[in-house]
Amino acid sequence: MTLLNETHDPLLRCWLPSAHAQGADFPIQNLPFAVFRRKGRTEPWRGGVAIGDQIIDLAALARAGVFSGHAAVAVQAGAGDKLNALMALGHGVWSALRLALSRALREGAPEQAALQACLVPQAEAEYDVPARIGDYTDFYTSVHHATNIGRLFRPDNPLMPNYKWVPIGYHGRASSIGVSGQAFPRPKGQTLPPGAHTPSVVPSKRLDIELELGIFVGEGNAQGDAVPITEAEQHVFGICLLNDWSARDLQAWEYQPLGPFLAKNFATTISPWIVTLQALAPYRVAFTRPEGDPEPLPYLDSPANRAGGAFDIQLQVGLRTPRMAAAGQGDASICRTSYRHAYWTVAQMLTHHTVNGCNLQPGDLLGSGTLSGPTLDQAGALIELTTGGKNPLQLPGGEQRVFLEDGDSVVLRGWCEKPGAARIGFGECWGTVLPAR
Ligand SMILES: O=C(O)/C=C/C(=O)CC(=O)CC(=O)O
Ligand SMILES: [Ca+2]
Ligand SMILES: [Mg+2]
Repeated sequence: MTLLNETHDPLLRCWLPSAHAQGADFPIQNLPFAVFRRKGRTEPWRGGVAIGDQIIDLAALARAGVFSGHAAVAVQAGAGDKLNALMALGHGVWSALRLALSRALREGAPEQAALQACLVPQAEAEYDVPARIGDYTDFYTSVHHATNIGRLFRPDNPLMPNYKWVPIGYHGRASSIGVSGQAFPRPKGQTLPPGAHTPSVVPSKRLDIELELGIFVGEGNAQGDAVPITEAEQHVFGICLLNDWSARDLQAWEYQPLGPFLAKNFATTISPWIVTLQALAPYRVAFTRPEGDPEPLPYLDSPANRAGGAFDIQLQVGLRTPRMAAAGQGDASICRTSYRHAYWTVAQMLTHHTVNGCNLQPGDLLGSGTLSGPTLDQAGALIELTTGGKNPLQLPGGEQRVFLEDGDSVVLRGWCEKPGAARIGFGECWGTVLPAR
């Protein structure tokens, strides 16, 4: 487990004023990674680290040769068009880079001028999917989501008996994962409308969102070797926001007995910035189970996981309709929750994924599953927020929604905040539904 060190000190001052702006997502204690380039140019994609309203261009930093040792190796690996090479180097090397950047960004640092020459304003940047994602697995770690959606899909058997023993997941699809700003046509597919006897192929009428976090795998494991829970977090590069768009009408017809397929693989949107577990260390919280629930099996249990395996990451979902956008309005908040309510931790997901000898590789992505909290306003999907489409959401200007309509945009936001620690933000994850093709 990552211990607090000098990089977490809330009193650190950066020489860049925007790193201290009220509510800034990217202070000197955060230092998340993305892949970016300047908008509208043909310049190469490369890795970058956020500070305030700027990006430290890792390709420029590599050319400048500011760092030495492990930190220099990490900068070189992060200079390419995907972060896989950096992810593969392992947590010792990422920590060295974090420490070197933290020190070079502090007021009075001798590296200030050299780093300043490597800054690109975030306002001038566009982003790419940060890694070559070989495999994407989506978990199901909110017991509240599993219960709520289970009640809608399987009224007689909402929560399956295995739920409290196995971190359930399914293999998703990597090819359709896009970065914030992704716009995709409404999916078509087979559905069996209520009362019909034969299915038909139609544009989905029950297009939904799923508020999730995405966990990027760093160093992989050899095929055949399980990762013990005590080492699981060393294999995690960091965490982003993830929207697992879901066509509920396709899902209801296709998902039994093998699980989600075309209802979920047409698009998945992630935020550009990957926040490291190091940055999140001040926001660890105890992992606890409700009274009377079984303790995790020994391979999913450790003192460190119990003491601080969960993270208090605040999450919010906003919706902006075409009418709101035309009126120049921002999004309307439809959900607020925290990752702390999850039933399984990051370490447990990763360990369970490898218990059978399955090999994870640098750049693989694990979805947390929809992060619904215990109350209805904390639900991370429209199907829950509207009780299966029965209770429309009331939006500003008198509009209503049950499921998404063409032109709707959804934004996920995440941040950590508490007295005595720096705010750690995830930025935003936007996606837009286009008409069916
Ligand atoms: O319970 C079901 O049959 C379906 C569940 C989901 O649609 C959720 C899924 O993708 C996993 C998750 O996001 O929690
Ligand atoms: Ca999901
Ligand atoms: Mg999806």
